[in-house]
This record gives sequence, structure tokens and C-alpha cells, in this order.
Amino acid sequence: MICFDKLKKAFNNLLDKIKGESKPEEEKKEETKQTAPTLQIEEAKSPRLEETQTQQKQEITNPPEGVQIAEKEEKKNIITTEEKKSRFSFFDFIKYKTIKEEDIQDILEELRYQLLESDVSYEVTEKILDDLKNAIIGKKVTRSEDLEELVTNSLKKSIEEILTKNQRIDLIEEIRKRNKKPYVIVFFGVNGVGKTTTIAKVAYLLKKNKISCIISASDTFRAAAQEQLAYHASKLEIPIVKGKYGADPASVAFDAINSAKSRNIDVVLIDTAGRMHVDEDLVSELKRIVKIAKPDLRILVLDSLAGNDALEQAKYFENNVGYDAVILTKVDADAKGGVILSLAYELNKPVIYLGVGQDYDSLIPFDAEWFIKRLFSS
Ligand SMILES: Nc1nc2c(ncn2[C@@H]2O[C@H](COP(=O)(O)OP(=O)(O)OP(=O)(O)O)[C@@H](O)[C@H]2O)c(=O)[nH]1
Repeated sequence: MICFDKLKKAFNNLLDKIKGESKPEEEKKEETKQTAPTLQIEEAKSPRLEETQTQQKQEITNPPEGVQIAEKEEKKNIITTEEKKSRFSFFDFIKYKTIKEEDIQDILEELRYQLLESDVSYEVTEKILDDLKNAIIGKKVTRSEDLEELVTNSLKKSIEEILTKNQRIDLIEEIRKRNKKPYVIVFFGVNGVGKTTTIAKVAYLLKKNKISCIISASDTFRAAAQEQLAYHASKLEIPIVKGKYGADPASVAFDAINSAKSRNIDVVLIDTAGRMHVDEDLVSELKRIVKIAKPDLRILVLDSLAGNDALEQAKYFENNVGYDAVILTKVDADAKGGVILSLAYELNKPVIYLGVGQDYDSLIPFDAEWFIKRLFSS
């Protein structure tokens, strides 16, 4: 289950505003009619007028429960209609004239707010807004459908540019085309982002593609991490090299690589320890592992629930250790979704997979077209 509802809503709200204009006149009239109150007590005609009027007065000051609910419903209707009416004003305001920046200021401001709320970084938000301004300012539109098309195309194009900024890496193809055995991959990231789970998912993916692998349990910092990996390795029937608690993680990786060489195994997957905070100890440990294991690919694992903090973590790792690609986990639990855009645009490395659940097959290749489709589907 992948949601990123908030980001989707941000774009849908904007398009809804524009779509609202295209409703036929009849529908508009119908909606306006609904604003007239239905509880018209003053006009009630009764043979016992006085009695009725007294009763009505009482009803007005203290209406029965059913009427109270009806009034509440009615108020809701009025509010909804007011909202609907405001949708019409945007297009009515700009049609037949050349669109100027000040005409779209309000809708851009609303979009800006909603994007930032969805974890889209400031820089990416500004790019989307600038692209939108460039697409519609100076245009003359006489049909709301044309405006909707202009806006949709601009949003889709911006997002495509953002998501395709970095060269994609097809992991399976990369391993197959590289004539090196074993192909070494090291995974790192702060604690709890999902490194161990991701390694199990990657092992499963390799196995499905008939690529053999061995796991190096180089997280000797957290005792349970070894057990967790051993459990996955046994379930997936994949060999594992473990180290004792507190052992040198680089030497565990070294042993795993030697084991792969002697057993003709295609790939070594190296797990590493996370820390609560990125710190100097972690960085020097990772540098040592990288120096000794000489990985072909360094994968940074980031948690989408960390929002913009994920971006900060990525910058920290970039500056201190360096990495080649990102796997973004827990996307299934991320109701916002903007972090994907921020990472894709602000990092110089590609996001290659998304973790979308806890099962072994809950790892999907990251694809711009897929993302855009989901974002703009109804
Ligand atoms: N919903 C969801 N949960 C995930 C995903 N990936 C990992 N998790 C969960 O996140 C929690 C932490 O995952 P781990 O794999 O133990 O994280 P870690 O980075 O190895 O943790 P440390 O070894 O402490 O650094 C576990 O409960 C996983 O099941 C994902 O894509 N979606």
C-alpha cells in the first residue's frame, strides 16, 4: 500500500480549483439554489396561524433535535456551496485576459504551503512554482480545460525533471554487466532506517534473478542485528558470515568477501551498524569498511518517514563517507510523499529502490513514470 496522499492532494486541490470552472451552467445554478435556506418558517401557512407562530418561535429559539441536525446539515451545505462558488471565481477572474503573476498569487501561495507541508523541500517547491508560473503567465485562456491542461502538463513536466535528474542504476543489470566476482555492496544509514530488512529484500531479489549472494553481518554494534540477519539468511537459504558482538566490522566484511571468492558467489551484501545520530565513530567505522571491502556500490538507506531530516542525513553521508545510490524505505507508511521529490532533486545520486512494506518482495525499482501516474491518477 503506497499512499503519499498529502502530495497528491496538494496537486489535486489546485487542479480541482481549475476543474470547478468547467461545470455546466445548469450545475452552477443548481449549486447556487442550494444556498437558499430550506427551513422557511416565516412562510408557513396554517389554519391555526397564531398557535403555529408561537410554536415556530419556540422552534426557532429551541428547535427539536431533528431540526437541529437538519440545520447543521443545511449549514454544511451552505459552506460547501460557498466553497464551490469560490472555485468558479478563479477562472472567471482570469478568462479572456492575459494571465499576470498577481492573478495567480493566491493559488501559488496555497500550493507552496501544501507542498512544504508534504515534506517537499523549499528548493523543489520553488522549482515547481517557477515552472508553473512560466507555463501560465502571459497566456490567454478562454476555456477552463485549456488552463487545466497547461497546469497539469507543467506539474508533470516539473516532476519528471526532478525525478530524472540523476542517472538511473539498474542494480541487476549493473551486477550482470560488471565482470567482477564478487560484486560487493555495502549498506549504511542511521539506526532503524531499515538497513537489515532492505538487505534481506535485496538478497531475495538477487535470488529471484539467479544471482548468488552472501551476507556479511558487519553490524557488530547491535547484537540483535546479527540474529535478525541470520534469521533472514536462513529463511532465504543464503549463506551469512557473522562476527562476535563488538568485533571489527571491517574484518567481518573481509571474511565474507574471501568466503564469496572461495565459493564462487556473485555478490556480497554488507550490513553495517547505525547510530542514533550520525557521529564521528560511525563515520570512521564506515570509512574503514569501505577502505577494506572496496565496494562496487555504496547504498545509503534512508527512511521516508524522516521527512526533510532524510535529506540532511544524505548530505552528511555525502560529505563524510560518500555513496552511490539511495534506497528509500517505509514509503508504504509515508502519508506525505514529498521526500521522494526532495531526495531525487537535491542529491546527486539516484534513488534506486523504494521499500514499500516488510515482506521480502516489498522492494520496487524507483521509476519516475510510475510515480507521476500514481500522483495524477484519480
Ligand atoms: N512499513 C515498512 N517497515 C519497514 C520497511 N523497511 C523496514 N521496516 C521496518 O523498520 C524497522 C527497522 O528496520 P531494520 O531493518 O531493523 O533497521 P536497521 O536500519 O537495520 O536498524 P539498526 O540495525 O538498528 O540500525 C523494522 O521494524 C522493519 O520491519 C518498509 O519498507 N516498510
